[in-house]
Amino acid sequence: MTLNLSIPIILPPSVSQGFLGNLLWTQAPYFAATFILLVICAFPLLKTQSNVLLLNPKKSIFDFLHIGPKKSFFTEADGIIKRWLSGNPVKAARINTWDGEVILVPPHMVHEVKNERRLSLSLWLRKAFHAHLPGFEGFQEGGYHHDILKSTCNNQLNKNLAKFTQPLTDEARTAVSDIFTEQTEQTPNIVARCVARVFLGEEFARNPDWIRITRDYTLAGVPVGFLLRLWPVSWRPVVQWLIPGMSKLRKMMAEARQIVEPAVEKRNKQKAAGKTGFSDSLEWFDESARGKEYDHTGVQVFLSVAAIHTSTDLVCSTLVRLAQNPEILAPLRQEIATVLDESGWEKSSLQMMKLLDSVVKESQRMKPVAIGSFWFPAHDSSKDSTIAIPSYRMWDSEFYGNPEKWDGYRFCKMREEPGHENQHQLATISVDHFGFGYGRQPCPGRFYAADLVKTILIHIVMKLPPGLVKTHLRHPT
Ligand code: HEM
Repeated sequence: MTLNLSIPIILPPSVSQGFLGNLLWTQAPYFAATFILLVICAFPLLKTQSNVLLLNPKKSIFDFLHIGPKKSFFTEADGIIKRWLSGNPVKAARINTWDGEVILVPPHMVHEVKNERRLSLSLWLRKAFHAHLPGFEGFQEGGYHHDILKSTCNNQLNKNLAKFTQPLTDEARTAVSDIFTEQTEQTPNIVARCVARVFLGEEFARNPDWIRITRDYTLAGVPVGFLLRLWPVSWRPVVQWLIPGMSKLRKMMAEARQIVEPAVEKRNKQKAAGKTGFSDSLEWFDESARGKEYDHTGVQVFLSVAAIHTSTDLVCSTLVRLAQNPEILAPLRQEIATVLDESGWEKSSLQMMKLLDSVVKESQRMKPVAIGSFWFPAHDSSKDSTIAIPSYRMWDSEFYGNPEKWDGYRFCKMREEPGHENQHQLATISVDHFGFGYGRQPCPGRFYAADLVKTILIHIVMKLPPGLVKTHLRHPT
């Protein structure tokens, strides 16, 4: 018997409605979940595949949130980039980072991108430090009002550095003797006090709450910033309420406001009463803003973010190198003592201490704050791309003899070459030293940072009796 396929099989309405009805209502959530999963799986396949080499790829196709590459970038970025560079790449590569894909440009191409106007550090800051989320206002101002910050550094700060030598050394001297005792080494506190003294005056420098907030805000913000980056951008406004540490960050911002806002109000009243001649960052930021609205507390906190831990890192890296190379301490102390005896505490005295400058620059060369520069998204690009240039020229034998060895005299010797007397100074940026960045947006605070770091080091190095140097500057394990 053959089956007549032309005759439709008609199920009684009660059967079909019951079956489909049950299917729809009981199975619908599973269908929906399967559909969403398929869309998520298919999404990467739908994207155009790039033929540019990808470093740090994800290991599993089920790693939808890229957790694997985010974690391995955090712990292995240096090794991954070094392996790529060891093949002398002529072309750019892509690398999965904790914050999406970044285009790595080989260091020899630095000239081709250094003046690229479409690249913007402030846009990167906005993205990397979640500038839109409450609590991150201290990072936000660097992202949205970097023009105010940059102009303040370039104009009011850098042009008046000579005026700050005395308050800086006064603060460093008292901070080192208050804090850097035989038992404790609290370099971030010393730096935070010196930064506050120059930017906001003695009252802020001696306010323990202000010092605590400006010191700890970066320490609190950076890890929660990293944690948030593990989540897709669109999830972060929700996830931020669940991440431990975010409430601490918000609390710190609120506390900072309680300190800065009354100071701004007081200043406004004084100005309304006709008082003039103020010279601190409350005034400088207002001048630089030229009537533009900005967050008074946010910019102050951002300045601390930019200045305190970067400078602390350099002071500490230098102290570590001094502990590892104690034979340089005697000539270093000799140089400092001679210059201070002959010229006293002047801006020019710091410039005369060439060995000190070289020691700090060499310590920064060996361990800069970042292994890459130019972490900027191209701002007119429809695609969200970030470009980075690894700083590895700082350890390249093409530019430095014996690059893996710390040589405190290295930059001193380079400055002895005819025509190079004014080059290779701590605050000088160059294609082979990215310590303060390079290109269109290098660190605008580097001249002040150089004075700050050297002043603190002078007080530490000169304070310690020779026998105590070993105890204080413990050799790192
Ligand atoms: C040793 C200490 C410091 C180091 C190593 C350092 C390093 C850097 C680096 C690498 C950049 C990014 C530039 C780039 O990627 O090309 C930067 C930006 C910046 N730094 Fe520093 N910095 C230090 C101290 C300071 C200080 C003391 C200040 C404030 C007076 C400051 C203010 C800034 C600002 C405002 C920016 C953002 C510039 C912009 O948006 O264009 N920095 N710094």
